[in-house]
Amino acid sequence: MLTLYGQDLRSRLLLGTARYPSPAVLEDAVRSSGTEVVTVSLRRETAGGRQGGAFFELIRALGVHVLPNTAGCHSVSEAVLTAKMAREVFGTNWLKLEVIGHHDTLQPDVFGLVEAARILSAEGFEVFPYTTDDLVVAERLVEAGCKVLMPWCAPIGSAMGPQNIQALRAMRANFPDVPLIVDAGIGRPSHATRVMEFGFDAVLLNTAVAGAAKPALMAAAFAGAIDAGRQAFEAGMLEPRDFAVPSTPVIGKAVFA
Ligand SMILES: CC(=O)[C@@H](O)[C@H](O)COP(=O)(O)O
Repeated sequence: MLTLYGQDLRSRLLLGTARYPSPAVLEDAVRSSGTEVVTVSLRRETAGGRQGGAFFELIRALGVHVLPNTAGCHSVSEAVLTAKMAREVFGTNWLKLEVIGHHDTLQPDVFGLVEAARILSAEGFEVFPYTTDDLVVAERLVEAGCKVLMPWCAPIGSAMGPQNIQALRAMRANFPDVPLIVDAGIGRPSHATRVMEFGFDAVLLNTAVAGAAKPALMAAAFAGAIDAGRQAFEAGMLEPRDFAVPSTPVIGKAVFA
């Protein structure tokens, strides 16, 4: 069971709602993913070009938790204002906080992120910060009030998969009690399995499902991959060895040559 800000969840997949070809495709993907949390941008163009009321009605009708996000915000003031609007619209204190710092890579502005996280946490928001894999920034975010961390594994929408395994492992080791969700850059189910295998608590993804030829099928594939990675982590995996270990015992062998 995954617990985020006191909310118990069975699914460890959080799904984005942008870039789907139509609202119907989005709905199918959400249902087949088994997700219990979808993230929604107030600013980004939404499925099939539907914006505002109609789109938000569709999201509410899905019956899942809504995690509003500040995608597209490039400053602290813009992110804080968008967060407050999101709370009005969705009636939740949850917030996926994005403060974008770099136009090409969409890398977070970690300085603005920490500042915005501090302001919003003090105002009662439960902040899910989209951050890098930097340990010091992560520490500052926790000090600012964040009880969940969401490091990228590659740039948003790149589908490159984990680029710095050691940094992600270091985050897990340094924050054993903070739920860690990989957010952004996952391209394939195997990428999701990999990060789950080394102990991440969940994965948030959008582009890999929304951009697939069959989004609902891909959503189901990701759900299975995330479960497999989690089960493997809980089962306790062998460390790779650079020598052979016979799987058949030699005791009882007739001839020892
Ligand atoms: C919807 C959303 O929040 C995404 O921008 C998120 O960061 C996931 O990134 P990918 O689209 O790379 O999965």
